[in-house]
Amino acid sequence: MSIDITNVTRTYHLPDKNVHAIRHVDLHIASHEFVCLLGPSGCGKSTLLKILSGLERPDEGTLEIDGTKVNGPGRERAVVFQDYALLPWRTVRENVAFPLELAHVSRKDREEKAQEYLKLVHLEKFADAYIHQLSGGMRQRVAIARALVQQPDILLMDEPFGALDAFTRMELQSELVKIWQAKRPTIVFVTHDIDEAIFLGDKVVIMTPNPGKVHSIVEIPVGKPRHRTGPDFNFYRDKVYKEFSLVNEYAVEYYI
Ligand SMILES: Nc1ncnc2c1ncn2[C@@H]1O[C@H](COP(=O)(O)OP(=O)(O)OP(=O)(O)O)[C@@H](O)[C@H]1O
Repeated sequence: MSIDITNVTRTYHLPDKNVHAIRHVDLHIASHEFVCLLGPSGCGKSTLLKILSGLERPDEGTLEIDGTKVNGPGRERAVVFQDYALLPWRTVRENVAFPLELAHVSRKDREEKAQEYLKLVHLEKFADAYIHQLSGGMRQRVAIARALVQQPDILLMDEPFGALDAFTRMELQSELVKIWQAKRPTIVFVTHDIDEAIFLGDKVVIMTPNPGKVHSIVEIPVGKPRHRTGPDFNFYRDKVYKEFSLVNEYAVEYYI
């Protein structure tokens, strides 16, 4: 499903000031596209993702899914957060099946579907474990399976790998690419990690703060899975660094 954001603005009114979290944002995301929202803390990435999920309303502007205006959450969209948001008193299988329970799917179908998606994230052997028995990477796999079990057309991910160590993070990035290739959802992925955005994104939306806005969009027409050390990767990495005007700062650091 495609997403169109037109002239979206969200301002938070605090007692002493107004914070322009995002201002006049326009963005088109094509069906099946993998888009990364990239920028420093406070540039409005999470606010934009919350608006896409319907959890937050814009003050101005519109959100359209496949050409239809929407004003709240919908079953075609699922969200994965950084902090997993899992239920500790339920097993892994029960966590994954939870959205199906809310949708009144029969027990047998729930269990079958949960098993299918646990397999997809390589956790089928941990179906009966509890959340506290899992590592951070495994917990995030459960959260991804729980989002995917709803078979959403759109997957919204807010720094899902932000709390993971570098190795686990790279492993999950590779797996997410495989899942995207297999299921082809439209993915909007928030990150402040440049390498992560270049590894994953068909398009990297570069955002800047005060007020939060789209600074530019870098298209990455490189096939996946991508090689993190290849010339293509370095070319786009350089391009994104230049967009953030980080090249000079980087050079100074290098010479010191
Ligand atoms: N509920 C809120 N009330 C007041 N201000 C808010 C609220 N949510 C966000 N903000 C402010 O809006 C701005 C954008 O926040 P947002 O979380 O969208 O940015 P972000 O790019 O996702 O940052 P981070 O990477 O740190 O999560 C920030 O200045 C933030 O402090």
